Amino acid sequence: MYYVSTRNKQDRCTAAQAIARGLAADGGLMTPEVFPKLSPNGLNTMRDMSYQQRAVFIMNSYLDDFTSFELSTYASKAYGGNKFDAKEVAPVRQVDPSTYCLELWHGPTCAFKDMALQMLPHLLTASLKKNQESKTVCILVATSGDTGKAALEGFRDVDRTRILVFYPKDGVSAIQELQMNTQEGGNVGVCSVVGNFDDAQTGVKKLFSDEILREQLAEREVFLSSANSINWGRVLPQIVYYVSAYCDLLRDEKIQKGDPINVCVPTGNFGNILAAYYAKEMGVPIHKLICASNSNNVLTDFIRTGQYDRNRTFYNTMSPSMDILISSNLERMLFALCEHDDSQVREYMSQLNATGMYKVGPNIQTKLSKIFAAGYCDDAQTQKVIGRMWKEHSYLIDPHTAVAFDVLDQYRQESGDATPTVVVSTASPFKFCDSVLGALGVTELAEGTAILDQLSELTGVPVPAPLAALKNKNVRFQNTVSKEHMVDKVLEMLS
Ligand SMILES: N[C@@H](CCOP(=O)(O)O)C(=O)O
Repeated sequence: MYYVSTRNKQDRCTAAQAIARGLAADGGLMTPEVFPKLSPNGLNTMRDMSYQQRAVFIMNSYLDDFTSFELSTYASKAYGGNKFDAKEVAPVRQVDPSTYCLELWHGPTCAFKDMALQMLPHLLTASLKKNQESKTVCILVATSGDTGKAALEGFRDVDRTRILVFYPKDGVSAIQELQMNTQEGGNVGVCSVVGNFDDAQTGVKKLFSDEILREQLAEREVFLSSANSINWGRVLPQIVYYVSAYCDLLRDEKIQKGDPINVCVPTGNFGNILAAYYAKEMGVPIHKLICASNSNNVLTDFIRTGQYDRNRTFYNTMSPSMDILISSNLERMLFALCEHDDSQVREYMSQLNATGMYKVGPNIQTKLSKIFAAGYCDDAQTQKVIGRMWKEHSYLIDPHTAVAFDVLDQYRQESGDATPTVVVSTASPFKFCDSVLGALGVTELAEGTAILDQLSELTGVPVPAPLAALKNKNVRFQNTVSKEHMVDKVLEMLS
């Protein structure tokens, strides 16, 4: 199977090449030329498999330059042992008769990004070998909180890799910041950027297209790649958990073969919900993809009107992973919606770059509204939902998950659609203790990591071990850079 750039289909390469590159030279996103379909019995075949086996089954169909043996080895390393604190890896919890919560935060950094970033280092290092690449790869990451820590942990001390994470200075939670700045490992670097997530992500993308930097790095036997969801190796492992959730519901007889489900996904960079779309394309009977946003509701408007317009106020919210106005992976969705018309995608992206907006035609708009529903939820409502879920279901959820529950409620009221729905729970509530405690009515918050115990004592829910361990970690990084000087930070880190 070959992968092509969303902006130029002539730029065509193998999976191993796409994963090592991260991003196409023209700024496009490497995407499968064709999407594999599950066989009619595929979901039934996976019904009784472990998460690891399902991962191999799905990834095999996209990575024909990797053997099943290789993929099994990576899946055992990524999801086996004690890496995840739930034996199911990505458990599905029933909340009410027609609502399920797919918990994706049982990994080493307590966010859904672990599902892909425990796998990507294996895929990437194997890709370097397959490509006979002799250089070291320097992975640049822009994060609004969760990707950064998960990428640091995944790539920590991985041979022939360096990793440098940029996060918005005042745009992540205190616990997220501490997680990143205490990261151990000899190949890691962390730096805050003055600005918001879009500034950090745009800055990183500029570094990828900086020819002078590329030459300077080549002299040092280094090249750049990405661990954000612009890298295909990030999106693919995310497809797995949607397939897996459907198989779990089948296995537990919550649904019958062929029954449709909806999925409701808290959405920022669009990688997570895009993975759900690809699962649907493969043949998982997903009826509606419900895209949930916070007050940064650029995607809500796009899905409802067909006009993407990032010229609006950027809000720092209590669900920072969704504080994004330029959603990178929407580009892959546009590529799919316009039937791989690369010139059309190029045109949209150049309009976005020049004016901050574009509008899709009626044909694409119709397809968009058939596949997706969308809504948003502000901070005040997010807090109410956290409080209500705790009161009514004794279920402690984080602000991102709360946004999704609220948008699902709105969708159900507006549409009357009673299809069983999987809400994607993207992070542990302990990553956002202050907001969660506030939602539970607490006004006096403990300082530093004591806030973890405060939430635990109030609710009786244990602090996840990786977060409890923060108490004994030293802060290693306290760097800040302006967006204009990110390049200097990269060179400094590699010196
Ligand atoms: N929500 C993200 C932003 C980056 O998204 P990614 O999926 O492209 O890595 C974060 O937590 O950093």
